[in-house]
Amino acid sequence: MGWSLVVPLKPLARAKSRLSRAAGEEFRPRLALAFALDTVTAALACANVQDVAVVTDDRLAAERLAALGARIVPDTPARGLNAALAHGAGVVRARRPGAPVAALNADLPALRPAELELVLHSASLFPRAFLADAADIGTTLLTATSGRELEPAFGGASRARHLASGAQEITGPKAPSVRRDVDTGEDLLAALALGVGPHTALQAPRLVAGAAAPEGSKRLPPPQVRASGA
Ligand SMILES: Nc1nc2c(ncn2[C@@H]2O[C@H](COP(=O)(O)OP(=O)(O)OP(=O)(O)O)[C@@H](O)[C@H]2O)c(=O)[nH]1
Ligand SMILES: C=C(OP(=O)(O)O)C(=O)O
Repeated sequence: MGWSLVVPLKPLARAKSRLSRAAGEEFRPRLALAFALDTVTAALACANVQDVAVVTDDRLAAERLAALGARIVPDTPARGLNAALAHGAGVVRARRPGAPVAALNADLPALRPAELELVLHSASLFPRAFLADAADIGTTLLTATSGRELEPAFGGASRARHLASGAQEITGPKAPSVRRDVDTGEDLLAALALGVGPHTALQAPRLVAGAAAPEGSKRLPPPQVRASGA
């Protein structure tokens, strides 16, 4: 099955606000862009992904993500994440009616194509399905096969909302990199331990691990860069 992925991305100046403490205001936007570049690079390398549409109004991110091969869809101003996802899925299906679509967060810097492939394969067995985030509270991926609307209910405790909406939770494949979203400094340390993509690896050593080490002196460990395509 050739999935069309819809990746939402806030304007970088506002993105990943919960990383302010760990990253500082100078690096937070750079880090948000690095996460998105690594997420989309891995998604485009996934064998059962046909294309990736990024819903964003950020000019720099749009330019860099388009250069990777993503399609850029302008956001629906001020209507929020779920409106952006529904709009992106609509644009995808206007071009490819009946396409299986998946919403994938842009904050998965450790994403591995082979793990995403397994999750999407499992999801293809259900009309709608989702993967919970590493904390088992939110959602990193929501899918809808041909003929079904995505009906996104992301934000905060979205795992329970997606379950209540009738979507099937994907629990079979071991896919820690697809579940490892990064909202805080501690999440970033966990992603670095899994091994991040090259864009995040370049940025991470510049950061002081403020959130993970409140006393403020400890630097983040050297990042492990995952081998491309692994
Ligand atoms: N296009 C678009 N994407 C959004 C919007 N709000 C959130 N996102 C994206 O949705 C995904 C999940 O959101 P969060 O994990 O909360 O990321 P965030 O909003 O940058 O982080 P915080 O500022 O810390 O809440 C990320 O890829 C965000 O960039 C929106 O209004 N429009
Ligand atoms: C967007 C979500 O949550 P968070 O903002 O905590 O990443 C979600 O998991 O639905």
